[in-house]
Amino acid sequence: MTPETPKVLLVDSYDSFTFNLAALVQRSIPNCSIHIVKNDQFTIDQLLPHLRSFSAIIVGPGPGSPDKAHDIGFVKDLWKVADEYVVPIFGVCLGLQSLCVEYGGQIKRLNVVKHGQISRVSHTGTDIFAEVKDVFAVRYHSLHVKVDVDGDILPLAWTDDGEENGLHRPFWAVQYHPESVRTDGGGLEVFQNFWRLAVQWTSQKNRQPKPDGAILRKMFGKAWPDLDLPRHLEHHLNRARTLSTHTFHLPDINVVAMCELFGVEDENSSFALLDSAAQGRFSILACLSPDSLHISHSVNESHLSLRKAGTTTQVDLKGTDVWTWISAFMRGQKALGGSPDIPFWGGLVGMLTYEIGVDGLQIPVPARPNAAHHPDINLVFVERSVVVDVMTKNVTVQSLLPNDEEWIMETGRKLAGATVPAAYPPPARPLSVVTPKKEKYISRVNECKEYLFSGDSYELCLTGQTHITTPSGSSWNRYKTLRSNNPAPHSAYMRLSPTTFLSSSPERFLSFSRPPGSLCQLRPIKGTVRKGPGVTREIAEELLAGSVKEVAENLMIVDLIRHDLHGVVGEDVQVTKFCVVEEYETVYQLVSVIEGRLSESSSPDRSSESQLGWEVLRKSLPPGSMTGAPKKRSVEILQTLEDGERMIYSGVFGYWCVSGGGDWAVTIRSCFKYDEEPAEYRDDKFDKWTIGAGGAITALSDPEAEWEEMNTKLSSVLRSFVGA
Ligand SMILES: C=C(O[C@@H]1C=C(C(=O)O)C=C[C@H]1O)C(=O)O
Ligand SMILES: NC(=O)CC[C@H](N)C(=O)O
Repeated sequence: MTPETPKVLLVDSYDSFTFNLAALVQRSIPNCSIHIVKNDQFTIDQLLPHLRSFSAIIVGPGPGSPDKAHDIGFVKDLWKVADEYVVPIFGVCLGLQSLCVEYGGQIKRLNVVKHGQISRVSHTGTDIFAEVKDVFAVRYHSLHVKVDVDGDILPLAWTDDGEENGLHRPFWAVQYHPESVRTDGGGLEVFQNFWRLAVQWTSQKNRQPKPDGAILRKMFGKAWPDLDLPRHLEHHLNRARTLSTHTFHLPDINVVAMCELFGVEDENSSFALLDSAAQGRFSILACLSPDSLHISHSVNESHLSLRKAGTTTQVDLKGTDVWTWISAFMRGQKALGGSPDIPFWGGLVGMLTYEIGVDGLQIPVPARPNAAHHPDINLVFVERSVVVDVMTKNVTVQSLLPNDEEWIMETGRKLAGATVPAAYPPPARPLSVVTPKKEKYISRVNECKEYLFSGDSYELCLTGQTHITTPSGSSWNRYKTLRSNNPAPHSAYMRLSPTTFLSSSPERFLSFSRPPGSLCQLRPIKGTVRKGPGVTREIAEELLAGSVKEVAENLMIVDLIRHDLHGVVGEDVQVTKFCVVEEYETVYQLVSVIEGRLSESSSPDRSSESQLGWEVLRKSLPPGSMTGAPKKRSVEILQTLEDGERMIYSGVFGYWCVSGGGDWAVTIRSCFKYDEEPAEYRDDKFDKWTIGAGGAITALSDPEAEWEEMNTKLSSVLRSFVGA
């Protein structure tokens, strides 16, 4: 007999698809509750007394090899427990390999690795494949266990391992990924069969699991998904603020001229523009003053810095973390009264580095001597703003400050004159440009491929940095050049001391609509073709959407991002667009869209829903498209291959609105500089800019082509320094 709410233990081997598996298990096993543990969280001895509380164990995929203790953790011991502890187990990929290795199988490297590619699976139609029709399965493995294979047929172990060993144990496993969004026919169907067989085995053996909820919670934590959003530091709660707003129709408004009207040319002031220079709908200008609150923090610090009116105070985080602090701060800034059609009413605007995401993965970030000068979180709280609808030319002026109507009307009148940007001299040419070296880059691509062949990663986003020294000059003029050379939906100009940042990014990372019913949308780009003579849209479609390599590259990140989103919102995650070709100024790109929201059935405290987007952001950094998969292992590998930190590049920038909505872009096709470099470089006469560029390396990568691709991306920004 099946227990009322079966408990399932899901073992995570540090993969980036584990929550996808959890969502599949949830759909396959009615009313189950799933506890997720890392494969090194316990020893088998610690686990043994609790195993029989579970109705089933799912052993997930992961990087590395089943015969390496560091990669496989306690999983290897699960298969050999004494009879009385046996529980039905389903293994996926690394899980299958471990099962086979423990029963004498030999682990080998595949000759041809097919990460993110689909294979047709032949099966007997019995056992976990009973009633299953055609199976098209996504594969993510470099290793395999010796199984007789016929030509193109995927090696597949689905039998009760007991048959081979005479142990009659209820263990099943597949080498492919049943939870991938592109696996067809071998996901839900196979898991439902597994559950049916598991229930049968349990009742034949008369082994009704008797879980003790309290003990399980204590040992394994809350069941997935844990939908409780942070509600700490309640003392920040205030009454909602009221937004004052007025919309002016200004048919001749020019965003660049508007910034100039607001004093952008004064390089000593803070400034922030989120600019839909192409394709986007809204451009957002933060109207900052010396009183605006700047929030900054560096990883490895136990405080954050608040800067306002020329004074900096340090806030001791007292054991909480910076994300939670900011979350609580924003709960206190809640505002009402803005227009539902305007995405931003005021709130936090700024940048987060790649390293803040690395830190979130619990990977050490080396200490920096000049941490305060390279903040990982650099945000400003915007109380006055102008939002230009670039389609309708409606310009909304808004303020969170009390009694600010006069400023709003006065600003509206002034903006009517913001029609012609100032003429400007071409920005000074660089004194030096140091780009990545071809030989080194290519040898790193090959090193990446070795990690892909050894099973440590499925995809690695390798990047390099270009350092440019120019005579010091107007960063705004530099932005104007970039904006006209490479207009992009996520263009931006930000001067939040010590960081100056110019963007022409095409890639949205995460947007979240304002609650209730907050919808989170991620739009990873993976797959790039340079525009050039003869490269029509049709040809680009063929080269991208028609390419096994490019689609696989994109799919791997889609699956990774589904996992990130499932990790926070639970079951309700959909891929609403898969591998669509989009056109930008210098490149065509392959884009997918993944959306998720809190499930209808879940009943979290909805008053916390305004924190949902921030929580997704926190749990999903660094952006999967900039790391590869599985994320943690890939980031660790990249740390050993690249020269130092990525900093602003590969992080995100954008806003979190006081209404609970937000929009964050991936920091690519951009450049940045810091006010103060380490003393040995400091010199007021020069500006030192950095541009990052890279691309995803897969088993199918051609090193020369990867070098070209990195250069295509680099030149979309570099040509604003050195000319076309
Ligand atoms: C790494 C960069 O871009 C990333 C890699 C892409 C790719 O490999 O096709 C595409 C978009 C970005 O996610 C970059 O622009 O520097
Ligand atoms: N997806 C997986 O579990 C991969 C398993 C193993 N690391 C391999 O590459 O074969």
